Amino acid sequence: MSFSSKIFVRGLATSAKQWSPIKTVTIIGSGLMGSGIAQVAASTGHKVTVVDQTQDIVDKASASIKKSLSRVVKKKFPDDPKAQQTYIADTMGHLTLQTDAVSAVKSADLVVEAIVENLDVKRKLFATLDEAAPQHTVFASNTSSIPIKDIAVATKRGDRFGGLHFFNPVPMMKLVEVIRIPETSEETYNALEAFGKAVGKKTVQCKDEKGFIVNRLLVPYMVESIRLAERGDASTRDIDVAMKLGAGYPMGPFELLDYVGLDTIKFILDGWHESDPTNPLFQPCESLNKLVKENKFGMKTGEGFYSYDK
Ligand SMILES: CC(=O)CC(=O)SCCNC(=O)CCNC(=O)[C@H](O)C(C)(C)COP(=O)(O)OP(=O)(O)OC[C@H]1O[C@@H](n2cnc3c(N)ncnc32)[C@H](O)[C@@H]1OP(=O)(O)O
Ligand SMILES: NC(=O)C1=CN([C@@H]2O[C@H](COP(=O)(O)OP(=O)(O)OC[C@H]3O[C@@H](n4cnc5c(N)ncnc54)[C@H](O)[C@@H]3O)[C@@H](O)[C@H]2O)C=CC1
Repeated sequence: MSFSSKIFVRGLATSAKQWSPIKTVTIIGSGLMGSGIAQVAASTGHKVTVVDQTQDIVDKASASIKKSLSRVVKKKFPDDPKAQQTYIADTMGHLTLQTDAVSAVKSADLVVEAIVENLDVKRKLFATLDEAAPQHTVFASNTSSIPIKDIAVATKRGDRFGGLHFFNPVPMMKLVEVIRIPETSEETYNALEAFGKAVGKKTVQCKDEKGFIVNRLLVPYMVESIRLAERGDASTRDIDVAMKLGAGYPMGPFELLDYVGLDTIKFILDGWHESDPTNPLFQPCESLNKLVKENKFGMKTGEGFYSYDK
């Protein structure tokens, strides 16, 4: 990988300059995570193209980014409506939303994939993008649970491949896990880390192991909470109250399950169970399976462990 010039990306959101070789970013998938990553990348001065499957989906993503920005600016410029409008317009001005992934990667320095948590679908996408993207383009997956090396094999650019794992809601959560596989070059790793910092996040490094750091601890905790409720030891409401007031967590486990998406949690648990079937932490979870079967994915569908106004 080589970049013609080193540039500084000035964070609209931060006053400090953070050096990064990445200036043009394509995000594939404009759901919860893709739209959040696009927002923070655009608001820190990157040129961002966001891709999803239909115009209707990208229109919804655009509306959700604007809504999130309007919340950000209220905090950032509390008494300055003009600065609020300028910030939103500047950020939206850095964003293009479209449905064609192939044309979207033609001039990308970095492609971040944030589509459904399914290995076959991710591999198919990356194989197509590998043919279309320039030589220097770095690929990264935002997967929650799939080994990066298993996705990277679909491409011929293992040296320019890594993991960039953001957290939900991206504009608020200050962490990015940066994952390298044995093939990842030093230059690629440094570029991914620099990008994480340039979008205003603290980066941590982790091996390409199940769930990296956060999900390896958080997902078993959430699933154990479901099992605790299934045994009738306590109600979902009381478990949530207990973990917020007794452990200082900002959300209880059931609130967080609904917030992350029960479909995503099931994809994670099923994948881990398949690759490590005897691990008691990864055993299938009846209530989770039932809700997903009923298309109750949590906040995004209006119902999960709790009900929400859509
Ligand atoms: C599955 C994976 O692979 C990995 C994961 O992501 S795991 C999930 C990790 N995430 C978490 O654990 C989230 C835990 N929850 C929290 O940290 C907090 O509850 C939270 C930051 C989400 C919300 O904060 P809160 O104080 O509890 O609630 P809330 O009143 O809704 O928000 C406070 C402010 O935060 C900001 N905010 C919250 N969500 C926002 C968003 N999506 N965009 C922009 N601003 C937002 C707003 O300024 C908001 O104020 P307004 O409501 O006046 O706009
Ligand atoms: N939900 C969460 O809290 C977190 C999720 N992740 C990971 O991020 C990824 C995305 O998750 P979410 O944003 O929650 O999912 P989501 O369901 O909100 O969004 C996924 C989007 O990808 C689109 N998509 C699917 N296949 C596509 C394709 N071939 N081309 C273009 N777009 C496609 C869908 O239309 C959808 O809009 C997953 O790998 C997930 O594990 C990572 C961190 C946190």
